[in-house]
Amino acid sequence: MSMAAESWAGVGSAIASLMFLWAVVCQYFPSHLDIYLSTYTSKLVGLVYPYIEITFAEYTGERLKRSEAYTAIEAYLGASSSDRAKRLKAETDRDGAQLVLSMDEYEEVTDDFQGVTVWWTSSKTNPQTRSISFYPAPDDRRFYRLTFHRRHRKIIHGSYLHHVMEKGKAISVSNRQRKLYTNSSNFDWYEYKKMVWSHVPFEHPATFDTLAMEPDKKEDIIQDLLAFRDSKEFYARIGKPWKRGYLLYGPPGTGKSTMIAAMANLLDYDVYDLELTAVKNNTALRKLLIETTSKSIIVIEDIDCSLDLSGKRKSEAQSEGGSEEDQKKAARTRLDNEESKVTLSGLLNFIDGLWSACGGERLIVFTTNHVDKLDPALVRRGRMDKRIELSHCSFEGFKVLARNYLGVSEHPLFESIRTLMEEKQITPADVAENLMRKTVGKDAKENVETCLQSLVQALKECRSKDEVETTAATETHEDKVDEG
Ligand SMILES: Nc1ncnc2c1ncn2[C@@H]1O[C@H](COP(=O)(O)OP(=O)(O)OP(=O)(O)O)[C@@H](O)[C@H]1O
Ligand SMILES: [Mg+2]
Repeated sequence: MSMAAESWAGVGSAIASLMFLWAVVCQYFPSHLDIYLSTYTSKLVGLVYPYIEITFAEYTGERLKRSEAYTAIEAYLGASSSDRAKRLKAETDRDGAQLVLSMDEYEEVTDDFQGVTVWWTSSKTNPQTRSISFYPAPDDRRFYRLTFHRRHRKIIHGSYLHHVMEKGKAISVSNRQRKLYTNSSNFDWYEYKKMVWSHVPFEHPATFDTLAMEPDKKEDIIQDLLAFRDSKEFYARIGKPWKRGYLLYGPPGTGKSTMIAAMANLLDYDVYDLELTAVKNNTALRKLLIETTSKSIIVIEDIDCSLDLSGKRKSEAQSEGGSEEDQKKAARTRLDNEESKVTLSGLLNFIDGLWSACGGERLIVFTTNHVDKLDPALVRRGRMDKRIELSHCSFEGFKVLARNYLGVSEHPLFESIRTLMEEKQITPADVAENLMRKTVGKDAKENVETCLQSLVQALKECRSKDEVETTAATETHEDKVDEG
């Protein structure tokens, strides 16, 4: 605090001591006098002490839930005071993954906002009376205290506190360890409740830079994702929940899962990997949805294998004919399916039903190897806003992989690789496998040569595009004959 403020603080503490004395004296006064005395004492303090103090306790309520305001202030002061405070304390976050800096107890820092100076102190009290509780109670009750001159009351209430909250929350989000969730239930001893999702730190290193893809297509996807992230007001204006559906399709090994990781790293989102076959029924699916947080990607991989979503469900198809016994059996199966399985309508509700709007800022990503097998209702525009085909490796894609894996952007073998890639079909996963360093002890140049030679050989052994097309046409014809 400044000199003036310090002397005021001195006056304040002198008055506080007087008040304490007063309280002791008051014990011997009749109770109706007591009320008069404390009212006049507060008024007196207000006249001589021009500072206002606001306290933010760490825990509020009976349930000992950590206060959001305290957490935001902690993050705000941790970031803004790290170069001003003389004593900081470092703690690991809940996952033990990284260190979080905050102001140490009984430390004080100043903050300037629009020409106004305020003082923040951190402190703690030790509760004398202990109640017996099932939940572990923290020994010390920590709190932050904000002190400012009363002539700045308007600016502090009107904008400073909002500024601290917003900035603190943003810092917490960027500092947080992102998580990869999976739907296997778990008991959280910290929050003391059953969790429908379990999680591990999300550490996939894929980025759009490391993704082999046509540059234009890649740029289009990046722009689409960034536009989504910054469109909170737009979605509110048009009256749509702030979410977007992506369908990634293509053969195995073309980078669908890798792209999801790149999306999460680009947007700084958590990932919820939803294993649909492990979900008991539609109600459980809805519960899972409600428990997801915003700034996240909900992923359902291999959607064609997760559910029988190819047109009519089996029980519906069966019920259309056959003997009475067959019909009864079909009805029983249908009932069973509806009670114990996730249905197509349950999944559609999950994507864009009323519940899907809770939380906001979420991407829903489906992946499949067989886009043609999916029910049209599931992938129609509006549900799946963007369809992205990931296909075999192009020469441009190969160049990205060569740069990342081998650190080269040109080589005499590139020309023959280009020619081979124009006629042969190879997945990025196969290209990547050939470019992995296989030789220990050899120098980098030799390694590049070995890897590229091995890729040329692999390409020569691959099927040509014409051959693949002819086989696909024959298979489609045979399928039609079988159905007929
Ligand atoms: N487009 C790509 N860019 C960079 N690496 C890729 C790409 N596609 C595949 N890979 C590499 O191949 C491996 C397999 O890719 P990935 O798991 O993303 O394929 P997928 O399309 O999800 O396959 P599946 O359909 O079998 O799930 C990855 O570990 C990655 O290293
Ligand atoms: Mg995959």
